[in-house]
Amino acid sequence: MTDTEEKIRVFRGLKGVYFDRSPTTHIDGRKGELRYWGYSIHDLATHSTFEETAYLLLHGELPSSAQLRAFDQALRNARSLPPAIIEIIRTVVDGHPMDVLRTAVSALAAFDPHTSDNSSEAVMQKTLRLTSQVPMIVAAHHRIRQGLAPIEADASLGHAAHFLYQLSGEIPSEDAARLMDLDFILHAEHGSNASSFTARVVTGTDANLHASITAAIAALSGPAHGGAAEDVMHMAREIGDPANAAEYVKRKRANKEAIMGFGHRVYRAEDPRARHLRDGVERLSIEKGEPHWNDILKALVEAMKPYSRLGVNVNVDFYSGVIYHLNGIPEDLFVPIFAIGRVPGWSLQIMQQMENNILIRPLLEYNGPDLREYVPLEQR
Ligand SMILES: CC(=O)SCCNC(=O)CCNC(=O)[C@H](O)C(C)(C)COP(=O)(O)OP(=O)(O)OC[C@H]1O[C@@H](n2cnc3c(N)ncnc32)[C@H](O)[C@@H]1OP(=O)(O)O
Ligand SMILES: O=C([O-])CC(=O)C(=O)O
Repeated sequence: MTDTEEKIRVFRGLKGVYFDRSPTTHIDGRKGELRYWGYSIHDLATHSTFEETAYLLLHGELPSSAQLRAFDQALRNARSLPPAIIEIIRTVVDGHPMDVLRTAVSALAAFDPHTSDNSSEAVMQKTLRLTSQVPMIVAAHHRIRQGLAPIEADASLGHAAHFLYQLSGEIPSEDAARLMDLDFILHAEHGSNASSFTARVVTGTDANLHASITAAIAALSGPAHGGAAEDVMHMAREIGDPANAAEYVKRKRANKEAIMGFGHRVYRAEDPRARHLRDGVERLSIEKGEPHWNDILKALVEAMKPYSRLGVNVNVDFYSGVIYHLNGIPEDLFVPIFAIGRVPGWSLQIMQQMENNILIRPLLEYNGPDLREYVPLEQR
């Protein structure tokens, strides 16, 4: 091999490629482990709240009581949307909630006092604001599209309860709020997933936080990433009866189609977040008198057993959709709910990218034609 014939290895989809270092999120795909700053996702799911987990992600340590109170208060104080954003939501009201969310977050850049300030203090302030504003956008859009007025913010409620309140106008039960809170914790951060990587790529050009999060929302919307929860619900509906699950899997796989809610770029064992949501589906489907949803999901897991042996297992999105459905949340809000939980994770990734910024610009191996002679238009 000569110097000019240097061997090029192409890693399509950047599979298995480390592009930087981060001290935050440890994922062991073989063992099915996930930790934020050393804390197991199981401990956080069992003992923490979204507010506390968001603080941990953004500061690297669990907060003291005083720190948590101040952080929580700052989130509550940030519950406000400029009237022009409500007008923009009205203008695009018929769009998918993810498209509306992306548009509204992009537009918020025009109203934030520190949009182009990439100092760490300003980025933290903008993160707090967006953490509170993203659920407000999702809820306001849902109200407006039903011909209802958005609900005024209520500083007496925690993050998850406040979202559910603004969505329905009713104070949620403690159980419903806790399940939403758990869902936000489980979705808060996941390393260099496609949307966080997108946010880093945008940040790599020294763009601002709103630009990076707008791009992250776009990346999350696809069915191979956050959009899967919505598609799992469509799939469960199409299957209709547990007895049809095996046939469904056989048919899809014969067409080489993916079964939604299964598979992951990193996990070969079961996604550790899934178990907490599985418990929620089991409990809620009995409570709500709709056990068939749980039965359909269980039948799908059974039908996918041969793939499980190959490392294709349930991911976080497999159970979340049915939980939302059982709580009366429409399917097109499933991905926006993922986005609400992910704001701290995106922001953290953006902050870490900014700390030691570098343009992210990989190469594409050229495999097109050799040099060709340009033929003038009249001679073609
Ligand atoms: C929050 C999240 O983003 S989690 C992911 C949510 N997305 C989904 O649930 C959508 C369904 N899943 C998928 O499309 C894929 O599993 C992805 C996109 C998530 C990951 O894709 P990749 O990392 O490219 O998986 P990869 O192609 O390496 O899969 C390895 C093998 O498992 C198979 N496989 C992967 N996922 C699935 C699936 N959902 N159903 C059936 N088979 C699957 C692949 O076909 C492949 O088999 P092959 O080697 O014979 O072609
Ligand atoms: O890590 C990934 O590739 C996708 C994922 O599970 C997430 O973003 O939560």
